[in-house]
Amino acid sequence: MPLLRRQRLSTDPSGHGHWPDAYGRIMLDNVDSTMAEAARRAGDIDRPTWIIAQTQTAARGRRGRVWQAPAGNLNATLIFKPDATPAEAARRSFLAANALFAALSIYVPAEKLSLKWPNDVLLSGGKVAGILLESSGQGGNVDWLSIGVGVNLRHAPQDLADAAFAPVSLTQMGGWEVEPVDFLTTLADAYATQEARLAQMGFARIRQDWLAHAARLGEVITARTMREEIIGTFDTIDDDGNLVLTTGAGPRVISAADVYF
Ligand SMILES: O=C(O)CCCC[C@@H]1SC[C@@H]2NC(=O)N[C@@H]21
Repeated sequence: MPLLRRQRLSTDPSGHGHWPDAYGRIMLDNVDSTMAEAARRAGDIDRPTWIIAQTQTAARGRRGRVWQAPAGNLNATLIFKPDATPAEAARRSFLAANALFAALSIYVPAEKLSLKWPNDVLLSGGKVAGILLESSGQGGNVDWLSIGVGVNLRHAPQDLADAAFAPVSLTQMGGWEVEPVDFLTTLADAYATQEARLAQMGFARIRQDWLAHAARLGEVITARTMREEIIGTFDTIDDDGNLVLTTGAGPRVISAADVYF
């Protein structure tokens, strides 16, 4: 039985075969990457749209890594046109992480979940979900923003290059069975709530919610950038979402790194 209910709608101005359904979702059986599909459709998108695929053949992860995307896991990208500068668009990864935490908490005990900077979700210390942002635009504001979300609902692929945090799945960790399309409904609601919070209360509230679930806050962690390894106490994230560590040589503000503990 197919995992997703496919929509076949008659009006498809993009010519791509699947047009958003009543909930702003495009459902695909198989695609190279929902990020690539979002970029191809960016010109046709006139409202926030989730693209979900049962499988992806060339799914991408952060920092050029490959992401394994088997059927049974959530493979989805939200594309929309925020009225946002590149820095404001980049902060959306924290909204996505908060939304994932809220959505996963519906299905698994919240105390087993935590958020790893910049944008991974851990379940009992293993990686259960990852987030990837891509955008396009020149000048002041981005033209469009894509937020890709991969959640190991059923399978925990073991051949990731970034295996420092062993991938785990909901099924493997607790026998929790969640259909991707059902999870997407929960996640889409949770993400919309985060956007409403951002509009009403600003990024300070998003940051506060993220910090409330942050893994290893106040503890010594290691941040590995392209150039160096920095060891320090995880103090906070700043107003742009940068990692703030206190090291033996003083405070360090880090914009991009992989974190280990
Ligand atoms: O490296 C990470 O942790 C981010 C992984 C993001 C994977 C998702 S799956 C849906 C979307 N399509 C992609 O090609 N990548 C993202």
